Amino acid sequence: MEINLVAAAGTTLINPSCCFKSTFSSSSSSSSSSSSSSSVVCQSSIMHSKDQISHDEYQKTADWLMSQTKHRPQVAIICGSGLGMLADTLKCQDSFAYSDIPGFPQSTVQGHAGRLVFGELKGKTCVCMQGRFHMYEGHSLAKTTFPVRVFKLLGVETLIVTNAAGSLADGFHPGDIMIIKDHVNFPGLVGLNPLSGPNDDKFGPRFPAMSSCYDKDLRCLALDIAKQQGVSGFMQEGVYAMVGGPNFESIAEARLLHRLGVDAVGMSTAAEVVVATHCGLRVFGLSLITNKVVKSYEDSESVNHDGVLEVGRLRSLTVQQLVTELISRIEINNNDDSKNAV
Ligand SMILES: O=P(O)(O)O[C@@H]1C[C@H](O)[C@@H](CO)O1
Ligand SMILES: Nc1nc2[nH]cnc2c(=O)[nH]1
Repeated sequence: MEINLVAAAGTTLINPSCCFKSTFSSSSSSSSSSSSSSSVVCQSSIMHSKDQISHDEYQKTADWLMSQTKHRPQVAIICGSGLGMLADTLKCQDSFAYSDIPGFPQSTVQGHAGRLVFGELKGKTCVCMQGRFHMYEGHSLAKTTFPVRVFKLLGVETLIVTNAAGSLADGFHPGDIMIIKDHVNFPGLVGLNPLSGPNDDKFGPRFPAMSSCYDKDLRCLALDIAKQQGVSGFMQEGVYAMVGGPNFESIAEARLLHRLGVDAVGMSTAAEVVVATHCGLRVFGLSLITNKVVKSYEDSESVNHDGVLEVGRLRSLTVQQLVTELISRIEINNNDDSKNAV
């Protein structure tokens, strides 16, 4: 039977090559042979021009924050599900609800308070996100990673990312803390990447390397600190995979991830780290293992968000002590990007 590829008048024609036509602004339009007919709707477009955020928009948010606080942070922390208490330890705080910050997205997930907190921690000036943004909330990846570029413009040099994750590695247990040594950015592998679209050369190169995006010295330092704090018994190091969510994994998906060498899986972080690495931030990441990902059809357990938050509460002090000591020992270069706008 012959399949008629030409849709009847008024119906949708799916044309993968039109992605880039609709993605990029007119200044970067290609000489694609795709139809420019207004009746053609590009359903396969994976990034829309409305998702693009201009340098000015990041700068406006950074300028607004700098007009509201005297703090000029060197370190930024993104708190994962149930780990927002890290922000409470900052001294001399200035804090802002996301809803009050021009250009900032809103947090919609339980366990993500939606506040940006500036303050001092062990002699370092920090900014802490109590709540992050996820793809599954409906944000574009450019929006989920929006704060990272704002941090760069504020002069931040080091980004600490934390998350709640399910474990696939056989030796991992709920309550373990995994230092992230690498990631698999599943959305990125299929073209859902916050760096898609015209490159902003002011932030970084078109083709950034990701082979050393989790700083090795910081990883070693964190392992040393864990030893000194007597918590190395539940420290792990491994590979984190970002999936889109919001559902947790099916058993077949869990088995696939395990076979691929993924140690822990979550719904965030990798996109933020891609953007941070692109603009030259040093990154340290950790996953709090909140549950085992079910890999057996015989297993009757199932994961839920309340359980994830509960493990976050139980381990919050340990995570906080580890991160605090790490921050106190981070060396700062004092590249003041907030004065030398990129
Ligand atoms: O923000 P993170 O990555 O810590 O949140 C994880 C993934 C989901 O948002 C949520 C599932 O419980 O926790
Ligand atoms: N995808 C995913 N995210 C999580 N966040 C916390 N636990 C999990 C999990 O098991 N899977």
